[in-house]
Amino acid sequence: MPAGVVLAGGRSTRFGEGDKAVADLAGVPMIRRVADRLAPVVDVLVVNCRADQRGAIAAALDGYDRPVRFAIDPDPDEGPMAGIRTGLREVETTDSRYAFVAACDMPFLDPDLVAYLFERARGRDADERESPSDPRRSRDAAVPRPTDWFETIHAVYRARPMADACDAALAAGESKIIEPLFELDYAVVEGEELDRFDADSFENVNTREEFEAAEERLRE
Ligand SMILES: Nc1nc2c(ncn2[C@@H]2O[C@H](COP(=O)(O)OP(=O)(O)OP(=O)(O)O)[C@@H](O)[C@H]2O)c(=O)[nH]1
Ligand SMILES: [Mg+2]
Repeated sequence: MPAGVVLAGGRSTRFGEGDKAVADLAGVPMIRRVADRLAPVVDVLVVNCRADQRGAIAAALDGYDRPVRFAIDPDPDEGPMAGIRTGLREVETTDSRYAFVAACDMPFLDPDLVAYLFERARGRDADERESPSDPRRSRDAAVPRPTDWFETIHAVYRARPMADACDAALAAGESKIIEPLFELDYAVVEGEELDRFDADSFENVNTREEFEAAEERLRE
């Protein structure tokens, strides 16, 4: 019974024309596209945002296929790591142990890849090179690394350990989202393992130009 967490508490400064989360992307608000891509693979959706965004985002998600919960930032503008923490604390109040965390600006998410990340975190279907002694044990996280970069905002986490690790990192004044990961027992999903999934899944829309390019592709 996994959850999806969508981070939307940013200020869209590079986008520059209102909140990109609810921007109309080829006829559908961007966050709705993200949510719709997650619906087949999650049981509940948690949206992390500021209190002032809630109304517009709730409208964008009206009629959504899954229950939606809001996890409102107690303090705005604390960065994405605080958003992950706040979203995962809400997940802890659901039946879900694991959550896929994504940004609100990833309209090309591949649900098959999300499902696979859940499997890898749970320790099933694993071809785990780093721990041959116990390849099928469950993990605190499954994080894809399509390049040198860990895609920490496109990853599966066990809610409580990751939320705790984020709290510790925030208390230590750390803002890099990779830091809490290193406190966890995590699986890296990389190389050929990613070949059968859509590489566009990691794409995120930051500027007006990227938004228009995404619009064109979605209209094709
Ligand atoms: N809760 C919370 N989420 C954030 C914060 N900053 C960014 N995010 C989210 O983290 C994800 C990745 O951030 P960006 O793509 O940089 O989004 P953004 O900060 O709105 O955009 P820019 O202002 O252009 O950097 C997005 O889903 C944002 O909504 C924050 O201060 N608080
Ligand atoms: Mg930002």
